Amino acid sequence: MADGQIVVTGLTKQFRKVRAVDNLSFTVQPGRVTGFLGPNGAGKTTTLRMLLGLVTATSGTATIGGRRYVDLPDPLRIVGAGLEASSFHKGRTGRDHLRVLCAAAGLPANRADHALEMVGLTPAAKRKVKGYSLGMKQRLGIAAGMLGDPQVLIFDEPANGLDPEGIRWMRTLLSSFADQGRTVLVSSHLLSEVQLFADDVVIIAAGKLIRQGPVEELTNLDGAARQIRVVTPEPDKLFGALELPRTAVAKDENGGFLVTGVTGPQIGKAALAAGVELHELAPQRADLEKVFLELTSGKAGIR
Ligand SMILES: Nc1ncnc2c1ncn2[C@@H]1O[C@H](COP(=O)(O)OP(=O)(O)OP(=O)(O)O)[C@@H](O)[C@H]1O
Repeated sequence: MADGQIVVTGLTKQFRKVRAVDNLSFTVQPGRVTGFLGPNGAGKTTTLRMLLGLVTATSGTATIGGRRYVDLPDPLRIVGAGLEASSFHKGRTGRDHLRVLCAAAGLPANRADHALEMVGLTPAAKRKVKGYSLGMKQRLGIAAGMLGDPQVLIFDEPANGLDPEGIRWMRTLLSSFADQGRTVLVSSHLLSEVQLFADDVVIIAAGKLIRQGPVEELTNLDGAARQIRVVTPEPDKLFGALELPRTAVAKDENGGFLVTGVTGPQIGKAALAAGVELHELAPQRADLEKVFLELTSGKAGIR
């Protein structure tokens, strides 16, 4: 396979009355962790299932390295997926679960131990899955996706239910996969979490693309989401000189002011001209949660 780029073009899925995915197009690059975000019912799982050939698209295409999943010569060695962490046979040990998958995929059984090692589950390899914590099950799901040592990894909500320590672990693991040049696509509805582990995000709502790009760009949005924190002993003089409406200035709990609608240089220039002392002038990074809510508001809803 030339590379592990994922290309989704005009993808649509109509389930009877529900248009779960609606003319969706986006790309996912190798060597990066891409977060696939959307409110509940946005169409994330349906999109991933179409990408993996588990659901037939009504129209449009989804390709991995230029081919549809069903046309890949040896799919399990090219794409690893963890879609449902809950679908384990509870009475099996973690190791047996992976060995069964190896056998089904025609992979050598020792891949199971290697994958367990990779996700830190070796000490629990011989314990039954029913005794695993949620975090351990998530790790096992990731190990399952790694069995064929694939170029492309696709996980549905892998960080769901993990504690902060588990999330940190997940971040390190996913970025190590990306550093090896793999393509990593991970869905989530926990936006603050995606902000921690993704390089790029694809945001959808009601089956449609809302935005795609580096996390960095999204959190540095201009406009409504952009605020500048100002600390000054002479706020009235400064904001008077800037001729800002009252609504553009909000006090924060630490004695500073959050200002919207002007740039940092504009504030600095006005302060200099008015002879006002500035103790702090700091553009704030918008948090992804806020950006996401602004972008998807009114478009979510239960369908
Ligand atoms: N097999 C199906 N038959 C009918 N409707 C379906 C089917 N699968 C999904 N849907 C509908 O398609 C829409 C998108 O569902 P999907 O599970 O893809 O969303 P999601 O973004 O993964 O949501 P969540 O975060 O809640 O898992 C929903 O309205 C859902 O009810």
